Amino acid sequence: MKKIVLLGYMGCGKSTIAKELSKKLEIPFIDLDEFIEKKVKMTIKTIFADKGEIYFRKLEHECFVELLNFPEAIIIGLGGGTPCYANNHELLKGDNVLSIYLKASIDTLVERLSLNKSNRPLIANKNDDEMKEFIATHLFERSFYYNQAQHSVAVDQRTIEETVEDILKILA
Ligand SMILES: Nc1ncnc2c1ncn2[C@@H]1O[C@H](COP(=O)(O)OP(=O)(O)OP(=O)(O)O)[C@@H](O)[C@H]1O
Ligand SMILES: O=C(O)C1=C[C@@H](O)[C@@H](O)[C@H](O)C1
Ligand SMILES: [Mg+2]
Repeated sequence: MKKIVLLGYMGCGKSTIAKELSKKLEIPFIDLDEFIEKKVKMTIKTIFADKGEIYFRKLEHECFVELLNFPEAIIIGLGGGTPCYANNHELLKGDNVLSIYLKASIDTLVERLSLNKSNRPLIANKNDDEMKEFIATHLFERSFYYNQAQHSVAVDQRTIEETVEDILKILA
């Protein structure tokens, strides 16, 4: 069964949008970060701190493949870095996959992330200026991978409802 995969930078709204889309479509939503945390009974923060990022990226890949092999239709919200490691970007193009990049500008990301960064290890210790600089560089490096998605939806200045509607149009 088809998998709807939402991807994009941290804070672009994958989890928020996927939850709403899940209600509208009556298809279960699984957040990859939460799936990983349940599987190893550790938070993402602790996995990064105790096991390191390479361990996390391997686990992330295995869990993504496991979700893609679920028999039922599901909405998968990826982690911000998922498409950028372990050739995961190739999995975005699969026959049973409908992948959507939630594309946000640097300013939107800084605004959304500055409110809640403590559980995001890559930015947890940065102030707003450092975060803007970091996101600008990081987004540039990652854009190639995000652009492998089959569809792209611009999320700047869009409400949650409007973005959900934009996605429903793609699915129609
Ligand atoms: N129009 C909007 N669309 C989506 N999210 C919005 C919007 N306006 C504000 N937000 C807020 O921006 C934040 C987006 O965070 P969310 O956790 O959904 O992003 P994410 O892409 O899942 O991040 P991560 O990769 O770190 O899991 C939330 O706090 C959400 O409430
Ligand atoms: O952008 C990233 O690399 C990450 C985003 C989060 O969703 C988590 O998957 C983790 O904090 C790494
Ligand atoms: Mg999320």
